[in-house]
Amino acid sequence: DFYSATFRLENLAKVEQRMVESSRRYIQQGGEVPSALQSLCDSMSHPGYGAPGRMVHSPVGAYLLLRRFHRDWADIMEELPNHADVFGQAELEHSFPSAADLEGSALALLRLQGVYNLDLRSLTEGEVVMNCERSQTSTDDSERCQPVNLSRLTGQLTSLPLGVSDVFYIGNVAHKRGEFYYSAIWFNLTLTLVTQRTPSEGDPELLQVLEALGDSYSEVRTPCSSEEDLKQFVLVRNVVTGWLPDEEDPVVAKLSRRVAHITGLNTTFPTGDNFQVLNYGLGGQYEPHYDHLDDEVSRTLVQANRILTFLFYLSEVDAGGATVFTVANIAVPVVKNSAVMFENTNKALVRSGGSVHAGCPVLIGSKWVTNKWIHEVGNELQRPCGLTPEE
Ligand SMILES: O=C(O)CCC(=O)C(=O)O
Ligand SMILES: [Fe+2]
Repeated sequence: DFYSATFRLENLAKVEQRMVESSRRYIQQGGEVPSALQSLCDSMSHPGYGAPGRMVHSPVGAYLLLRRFHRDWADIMEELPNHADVFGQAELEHSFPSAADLEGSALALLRLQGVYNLDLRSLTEGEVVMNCERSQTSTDDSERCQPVNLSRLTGQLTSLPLGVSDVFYIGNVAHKRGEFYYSAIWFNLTLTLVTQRTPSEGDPELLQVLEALGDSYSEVRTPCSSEEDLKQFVLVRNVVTGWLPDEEDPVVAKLSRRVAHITGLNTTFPTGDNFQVLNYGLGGQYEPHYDHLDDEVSRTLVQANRILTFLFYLSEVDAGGATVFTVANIAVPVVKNSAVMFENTNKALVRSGGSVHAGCPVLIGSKWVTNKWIHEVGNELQRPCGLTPEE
């Protein structure tokens, strides 16, 4: 693995630097590259990037390097068929960080946050700031201790900021490890970042919640937006549904990989169903239901039952249309470019009573959503049983 020794991270950073340089040369010579590669090259000239070997000495910088390799570079390789010509075979022979590397670096961040009482907001800005110990705080101003900003000690140690999807991912890693105190604060920060952010012109489409989805959304919707496409679909409960396999378009495949990245689960078909796209009709709604299938249905599927649902909101509505969890008593408003994720079972694969949900009728507007259902078979190692049947 990469995260267990700093020298490995330094080497990886150098590999990345060479890949960026090759990309820049290729672009200068008029070569066409995916927009993700172009923006990666641009972000590498960001002053916060610093010297590559040095940057990984910052825990956020190290996490981001692994995230870029595990997610962004992996996507670029998929989208750039002649990548061996661009980067040279030698670079591609290096092994790339795995999901476990990324998770390890997220756990390392969480551990450092706990041990050194690191300020979360600063951490997301790529800065390492130690907050005061509670016992050290004093009501007397002269004695009150000051937070210590370690990134300011050495100018080069600044790192790029974390994106909203990173903050969410790290919350998810904490949750998977049962570190609920930390998962709650990272999830809360995700919500704050999402609601604070006012989209501005030129933003990638999906920046609002899962910025990592880039500008994929409008393209995903295209395959089922024409009259002709819609004819293939079946009308179910005031909603028209269609299926988008990963092979339909590289953008769809990329979205599936993104869901895998965020959930830590395998999303390849048939472990992950194809994306189901829904557009509600007049007064369109979805009655309360479990996504978890009844036993007799799930027994007919090789991939068995659905353990997790990832639901993206692809449009805004003017009024109505919230997804409501009728037992858990939670209403999720339709916010374009946001997503909601929920588990349909516990680890022992027992249906979660709280997962029952419904799509409220759309009052005014057009509601488009797409969901990815992730199944049991193919995720045995990603989501193993807990120590007790209740987990
Ligand atoms: O549209 C919604 O809000 C919910 C959709 C849903 O629950 C489903 O497709 O299973
Ligand atoms: Fe559902």
